[in-house]
Amino acid sequence: MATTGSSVSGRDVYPCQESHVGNLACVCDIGIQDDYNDGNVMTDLLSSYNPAAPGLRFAAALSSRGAARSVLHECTSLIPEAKAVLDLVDKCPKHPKKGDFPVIVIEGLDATGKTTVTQSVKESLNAVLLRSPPACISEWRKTFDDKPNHIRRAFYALGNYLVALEIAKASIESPVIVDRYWHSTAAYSIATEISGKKQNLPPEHHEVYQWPEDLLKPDLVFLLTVSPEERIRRLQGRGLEKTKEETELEANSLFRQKVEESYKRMENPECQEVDASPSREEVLKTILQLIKKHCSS
Ligand SMILES: Nc1ncnc2c1ncn2[C@@H]1O[C@H](COP(=O)(O)OP(=O)(O)OP(=O)(O)O)[C@@H](O)[C@H]1O
Ligand SMILES: Nc1ccn([C@H]2C[C@H](O)[C@@H](COP(=O)(O)O)O2)c(=O)n1
Repeated sequence: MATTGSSVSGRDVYPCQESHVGNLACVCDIGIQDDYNDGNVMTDLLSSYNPAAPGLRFAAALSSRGAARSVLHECTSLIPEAKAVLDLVDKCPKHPKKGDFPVIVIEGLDATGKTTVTQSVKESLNAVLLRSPPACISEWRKTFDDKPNHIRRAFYALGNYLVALEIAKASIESPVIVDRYWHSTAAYSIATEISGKKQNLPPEHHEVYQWPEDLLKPDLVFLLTVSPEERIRRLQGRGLEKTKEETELEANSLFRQKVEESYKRMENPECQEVDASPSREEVLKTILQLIKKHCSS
């Protein structure tokens, strides 16, 4: 359960035009050399502009390791942590393969019960529990959470490629359960970039809802959903002191609607929605049944 940065601290509240903030704005203004893919990310960004989804430039452009890498590469002189992340990413093989055991991802807004479910599934299936972003980069999370959106999302995108390697290794030996993965990066990124209401989201089947071709795919992805009222009850029940930002997050229902709707539009693999409002035991039972059904077919 995260208590700093990101959604709990409420930074996701500000659906931002923050890519024009401070010195770092230059990263998107000057064009980003994609030395990893021998391409130019700025060209990709512009060509990813879609009249059906005006305002959406960065989410689409972060959908490969090379593109996300080049965003951080451009920041290394201003953000030393970017170099540290890149060093780890560059040590990873590019296409790690999944083992024979099932890989299950749990997604959802904060306080929908992901930590609770992943812990229980781990115990029930004797699975390995992993998280994105992984522990090896979590000390830099706060730094990136304070940066313009495209830099922040590039950090999370690369975190997914680091987790992919952990998944590949673990799934040779046992089932793997993952607390957030690519769908979170994409859904929060889209919801942050698209201003206004849910209807402004890119249309269904848009490229931003597609899984990146170069990222290890899970077998199953569950999207936990609860009503906004129940989610607030759970946030409060966690007993954390409610910050001003958290209060704003609670108030920002448009943002949450856009995140959840983006999750629902994800494809290949899609998110299977699970109503997480029943008791912990009931939710676990439902998820175990779905895993059994999928994995025995
Ligand atoms: N089925 C449930 N019924 C009632 N309370 C629940 C249920 N599942 C989880 N909770 C409680 O709701 C709160 C939030 O749950 P949890 O921390 O698992 O959510 P989360 O999705 O991991 O949140 P975050 O993304 O912010 O880390 C916790 O206090 C937890 O005990
Ligand atoms: N793979 C991931 C994991 C997390 N994020 C972002 C999305 C939210 O901004 C925030 C939520 O994390 P939590 O508070 O639940 O730890 O982190 C992401 O983009 N990609």
